[in-house]
Amino acid sequence: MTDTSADLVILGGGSGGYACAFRAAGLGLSVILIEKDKVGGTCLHRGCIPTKALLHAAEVADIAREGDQFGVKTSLEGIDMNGVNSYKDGIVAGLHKGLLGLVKANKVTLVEGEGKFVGPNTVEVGGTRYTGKNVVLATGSYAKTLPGLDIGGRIVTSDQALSLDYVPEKVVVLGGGVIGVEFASVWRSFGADVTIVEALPRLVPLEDEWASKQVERAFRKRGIKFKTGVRFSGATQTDAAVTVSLESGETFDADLLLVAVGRGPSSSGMGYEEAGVKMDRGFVLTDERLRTNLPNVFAVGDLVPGLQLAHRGFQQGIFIAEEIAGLNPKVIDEAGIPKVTYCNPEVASVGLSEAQAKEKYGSAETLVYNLAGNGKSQILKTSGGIKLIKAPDGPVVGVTMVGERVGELIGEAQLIYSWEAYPEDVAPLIHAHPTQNEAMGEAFLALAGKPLHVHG
Ligand SMILES: Cc1cc2nc3c(=O)[nH]c(=O)nc-3n(C[C@H](O)[C@H](O)[C@H](O)COP(=O)(O)OP(=O)(O)OC[C@H]3O[C@@H](n4cnc5c(N)ncnc54)[C@H](O)[C@@H]3O)c2cc1C
Repeated sequence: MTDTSADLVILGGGSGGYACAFRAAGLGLSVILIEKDKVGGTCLHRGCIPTKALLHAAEVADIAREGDQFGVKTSLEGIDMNGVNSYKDGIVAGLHKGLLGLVKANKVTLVEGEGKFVGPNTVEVGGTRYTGKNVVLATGSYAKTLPGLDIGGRIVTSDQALSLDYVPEKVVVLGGGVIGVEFASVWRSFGADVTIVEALPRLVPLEDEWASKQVERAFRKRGIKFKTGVRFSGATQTDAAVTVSLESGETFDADLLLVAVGRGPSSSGMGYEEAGVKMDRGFVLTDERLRTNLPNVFAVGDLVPGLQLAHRGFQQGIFIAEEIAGLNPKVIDEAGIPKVTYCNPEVASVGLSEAQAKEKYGSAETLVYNLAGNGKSQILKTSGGIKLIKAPDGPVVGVTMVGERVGELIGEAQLIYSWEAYPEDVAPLIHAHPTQNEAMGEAFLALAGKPLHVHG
């Protein structure tokens, strides 16, 4: 018989929920993890992993199309979406199997079913009540739409877009944020005619303005069309097409409309409000130690206001487990959470943008290192740059990068940011030559007044 009480009951087995479960189990706590669908949640099944598999397939398509620039005779014969989907689904299935193995190995009790928080320390699933000395609310988020814009047929969110069995010929992407630009990038590489419609004045509007300009320039070169600072007014669909209208009166005909206007908290019908959990527009409010207003009830991940990223969920989940175990973990610095947008080119950042630094410190020192000065980037024929942002007479407070695979370089920037390092502390770090990572070292050399492969 399944245990119905434990040190910890977690409602939701996504990134935040399962990370908390594994760390808590590692600390010797008994854990019940309740999941209505599949352990791994959005990130594994409908988010990070399947999108990155699509992006990799897109990169392979680009390489096949562009082999000539390296003197290699290649051509792209076409995209077999069944093949792409089986590659993507195989990765997801393998990782899911691994996670279920970890649930077992960690002796976490997995309850499969839809749970409702009935408080104060109890979650009910199909008539059975599970009580925990502590409860973690980890029900994540869902893809939002706009009023009057019904999802179905040719109007999809990322959930449906991930399993399309065809490449749309013409697609409109509503929203130029992280999810919108990733799909736009994939479909363009697969040969689609893509238009992004964004209400704010620039693509990737949460990033440094410099990064938006770089992405916009690269997208123009790739033939990805976009309209920024425009307001969507409606969409109508027939069996054959969807027509998207803007408030300006402009219309676009397409095969598909992707609605990528952000994600809302999955909290409706979960019993949170009735149980007295303090909330704001569906998000569960917590203090910096991730405690809700109810004793021994915590919340994690996309359900909590802030960056909606899997690694934030992982870290918060680990934090809660350690907090419950009495280890007094260090509060998570939200600004220190690295962000990566995986379109082509990628955008990666940590800390403050230039505008945020100026707001905080009154002024900011900046340096942009162009990847044209980086040998490996030239070999790979990639372009982009690294922007460093420094507080006046202070440490580096932000790093933003644009370029192919810069997501792989953000780890070092994260360390530098969290160590509150000064350029002269970082400049002596030795980077292997020729690597793309070396560009980070060169950028810091330049900021410290000792430029090498760039003229100061
Ligand atoms: C297209 C897309 C791409 C993304 N790419 C990235 C990326 O590259 N990198 C990154 O860091 N982040 C990415 N994200 C964001 C990332 O997926 C989320 O930040 C992360 O999944 C949040 O984790 P979570 O645990 O809070 O919620 P979720 O992963 O949403 O997990 C919540 C879980 O709770 C379960 N649940 C909900 N209600 C109940 C209930 N009543 N009873 C039982 N179970 C319930 C759900 O089934 C789900 O499994 C992406 C998201 C999308 C949509």
